[in-house]
Amino acid sequence: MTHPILETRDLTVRFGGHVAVDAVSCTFRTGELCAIVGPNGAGKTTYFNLISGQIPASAGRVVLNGQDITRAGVSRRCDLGIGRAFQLTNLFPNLTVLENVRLVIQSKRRMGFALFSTAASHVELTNRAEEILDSVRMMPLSGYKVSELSHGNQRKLEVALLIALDPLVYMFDEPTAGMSVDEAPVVLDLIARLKAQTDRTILLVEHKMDVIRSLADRIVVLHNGALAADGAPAEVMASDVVQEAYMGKELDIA
Ligand SMILES: Nc1ncnc2c1ncn2[C@@H]1O[C@H](COP(=O)(O)OP(=O)(O)OP(=O)(O)O)[C@@H](O)[C@H]1O
Repeated sequence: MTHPILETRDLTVRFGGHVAVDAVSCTFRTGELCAIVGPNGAGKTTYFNLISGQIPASAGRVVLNGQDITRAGVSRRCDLGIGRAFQLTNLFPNLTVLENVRLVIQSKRRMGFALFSTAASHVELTNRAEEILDSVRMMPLSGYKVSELSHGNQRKLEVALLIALDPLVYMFDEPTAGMSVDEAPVVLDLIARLKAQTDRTILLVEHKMDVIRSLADRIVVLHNGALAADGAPAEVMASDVVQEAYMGKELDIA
C-alpha cells in the first residue's frame, strides 16, 4: 500500500446552522487518482475549499504529508504542495501565456517573480515553459495575454500552470466544464498523462461518469456533506446506496 499524502480527519464546516461538510475522514495516497462525486450541493466544492484553504474548517484536521495544515492559509498550502487549478488562472492577466507559465516555474524554484533573469536561466525557463505549453497544445497562443484567451483556453492554461507548479496533490474541480468537445479531450488526456507519468496524487470533482470510469482508481461519494461511500470504482458504482441514490439521477452516465 502506498504512502498517505493527504488526510482529512473529521473535517467539518458549518455555515450558520447548515453543515456543508460533515466530519469527513479520508486518506489519499501517493499516485492515486480519486474522483469525488455526489449530487449537486453534496459538499464537493466546499470539501475542496477546506483542503486548499479557501475557507477555514469549523472542526477537524487537514494533514499533508504528515504535517497539520488546518490553520495554514492558501499560499502556504500551495507552497507545501496543494495545487488547485483555479488559484492560478488570473495570476497575471496582462502578461502573456508564456510569461505566466515561466513565472510559475520561477516561483516554484524560489527564484522570485522577477521578469528578467540571467540570459542562461531565461533560456532554460523559457524552454521548460514552452515544453509545458506544447503538452497542452497551447504553443500557438504563447504570445497572447491571458485576458485575451477563451474560457476553454483559460482552463487549459490552468492545467499548464498547475504542471509548472508541480504540486504533491493536484486538485481539479470539473476541469472540462464549459469546454468545447474539441477542448475537453485535451485536458482529460493531460490528466491521464499526469496520472501515468508521475506519482502525484490527483483529486477530481467530476460529474461525467465516462470520465470517472476511464481515470479514477477510487471514488469517494459525498452526500449531504458526509462521506457516503469510498472504494474502488466498480465496487462503489455497484453498491446499492450509490446506484439508488446518486448514479442514475445525478451523474451524467454516458
Ligand atoms: N459560503 C457558503 N455559505 C453558505 N452556504 C454555503 C457556502 N458554500 C457552500 N454552501 C452550501 O453548502 C452546500 C454544499 O455546496 P457545494 O458547492 O460544496 O456542493 P457541490 O457538491 O460542490 O455542488 P455542485 O455539484 O452543484 O457544484 C450547499 O448547500 C451550499 O449551498
